[in-house]
Amino acid sequence: MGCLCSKGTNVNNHVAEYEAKKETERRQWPTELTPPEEVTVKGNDASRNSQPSMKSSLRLGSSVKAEPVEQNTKDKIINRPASGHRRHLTLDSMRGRGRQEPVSSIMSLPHGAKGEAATAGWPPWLTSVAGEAVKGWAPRSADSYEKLKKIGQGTYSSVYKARDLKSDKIVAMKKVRFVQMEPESVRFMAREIGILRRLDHPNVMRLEAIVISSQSGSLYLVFEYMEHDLAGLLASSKVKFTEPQIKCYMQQILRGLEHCHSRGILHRDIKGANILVDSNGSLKIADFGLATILNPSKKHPLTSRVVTLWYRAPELLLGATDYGAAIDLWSVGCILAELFTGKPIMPGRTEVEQTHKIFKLCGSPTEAFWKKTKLPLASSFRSQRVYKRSVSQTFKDLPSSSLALLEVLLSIDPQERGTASSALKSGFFTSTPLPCEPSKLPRYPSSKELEARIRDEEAKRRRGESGKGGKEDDASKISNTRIAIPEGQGKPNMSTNYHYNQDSGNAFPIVPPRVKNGCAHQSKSVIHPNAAGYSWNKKMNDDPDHSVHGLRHNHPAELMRQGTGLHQPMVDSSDFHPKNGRRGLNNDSRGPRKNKMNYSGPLIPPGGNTEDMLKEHERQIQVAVRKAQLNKIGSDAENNDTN
Ligand SMILES: Nc1ncnc2c1ncn2[C@@H]1O[C@H](COP(=O)(O)OP(=O)(O)OP(=O)(O)O)[C@@H](O)[C@H]1O
Repeated sequence: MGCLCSKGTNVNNHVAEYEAKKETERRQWPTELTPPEEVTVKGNDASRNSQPSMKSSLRLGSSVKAEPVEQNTKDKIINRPASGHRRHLTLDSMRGRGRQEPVSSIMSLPHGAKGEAATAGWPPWLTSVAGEAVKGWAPRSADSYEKLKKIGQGTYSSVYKARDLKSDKIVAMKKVRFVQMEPESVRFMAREIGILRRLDHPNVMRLEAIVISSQSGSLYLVFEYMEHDLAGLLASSKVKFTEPQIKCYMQQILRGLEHCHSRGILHRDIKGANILVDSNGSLKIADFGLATILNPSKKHPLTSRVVTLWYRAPELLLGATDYGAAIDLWSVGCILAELFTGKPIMPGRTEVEQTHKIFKLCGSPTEAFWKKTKLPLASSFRSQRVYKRSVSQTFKDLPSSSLALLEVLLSIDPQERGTASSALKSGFFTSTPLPCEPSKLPRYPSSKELEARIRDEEAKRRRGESGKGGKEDDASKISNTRIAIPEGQGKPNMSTNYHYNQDSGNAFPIVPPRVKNGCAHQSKSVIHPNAAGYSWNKKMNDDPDHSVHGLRHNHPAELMRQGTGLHQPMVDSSDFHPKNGRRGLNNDSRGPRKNKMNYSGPLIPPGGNTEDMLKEHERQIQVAVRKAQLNKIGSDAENNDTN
């Protein structure tokens, strides 16, 4: 099956074709990996033009046309049974069903029977809400793994290195945070499972097993253990990728993405930190927590609050709710340039700034676009200044074949970005030097344990510090001010350390260079944003007045009062996800988040020009930081008084 591309008709044909095949597959292999019903509804309108509002008028930059979607036989879903059976080999000893295989992960069960999931050993809180997600599988028991070390902390998960005691294999166990009693919470956890079960490709992280801990009621997703992620490698001053190595990584990323798109799945959070690499140079796209399934038969608007800010496509920033695979390709373009330059290319701190950076690099949309567009946030982001595209100038040192691909991937018009399949056919991969073999990639020492240790030590240090206070100089006071990292712009648990931004001469709190895995990223004066983790008031979603991009409370003063939180223009609760919606809710299933300065969205009401917006935005940030400073000084003084 070919990839989804931005061309409406291709999307239409291929998604329809995909759905037809899926149906056949379901009939032939009813126990196969069927996404849960609750989950499949999230799709957007893939059957019509993917970005109609952008499409009509955005014709900037790229002159390269998307190639027609190709049939990719290796991705044909008809092949699923074979690979599915690989997963269904085994039997958990505690269940006593099926046939025993030496390397066990997930057990296949007879399908169709009502309550099958319950009899397989899944707890009722799961089967009552998300039976489909685990259908055909049985849980592994937590006893069959030995937890070795915590290696990662995601926004809604903790990841452990563990040993599978049956196979002796080292795995990664992702403990998913959710509330058992909250059906919505369970459903979204199930959504990630459903999506992972649809995928089967060497460059996509494979869900090997699901583990239920009967003691804690926790649920773990088990994956192959990967030593590195691209962001971590890029952050290391010792790592400098050569052109054949970059081509090798890019080829693997695009192959993985081609597979996802061919199965109707948008990843929606492509970034270096979610591109994992093992010690053999094999690369896998991970973290499908924000992914969605495009379902042409059930059209729903999608949320535009997806993808980590630095990697977020312009149509999303402008509020598109009907988008396609092109959003992932934009992120891939950002990664391509980052692999060459060694640092993120558009590190915006806010959506306003991000949009501005994009227009500066990729050219502003035309007058005709602004006139015609119906994108909800277009008027908020319109700049008085017209920027010419400067990709080739900015990246003039890049090899020409990579520049050509970059130009395509960083097209403002999503339709011009082509597809993963067309990118794979670009001259970038056929010109010399050719991509190296994954096995020829250098072996890097694993840094996960080290990073985890640094993180723990940092957390301990901070805990210790919070009791002291009052001794630092001004700059370190700012640096240690315990304002949580703006939601979605870092990992509050991993790094609450802020640096005085000397460069910009203002007291903007910035995270240490790199936040993921506690490893420092090279970019020094920027906040590392995470996917769409902005504060969102659930009421907004419930209230029809606010349901579609109704930025009703977006007046700066109101936003500041609320902690600079932008109410999410979530469009449909079916696309509502813990990762982009639930963060910051009072009833957040992961517990309340205190001391949070929520991330700001566009702080200026629609209509202003970008420069003014940025100035005003900067001013407001400074006010917020000064306020936080004063609070900190106040609480330090209080602490000193009481000590
Ligand atoms: N298979 C794996 N092998 C090794 N490390 C992993 C694996 N999967 C995830 N990790 C590490 O665990 C961390 C968190 O994982 P993941 O990104 O899936 O969680 P998340 O809660 O979705 O995070 P995020 O907040 O970034 O979206 C990552 O930084 C990653 O490096």
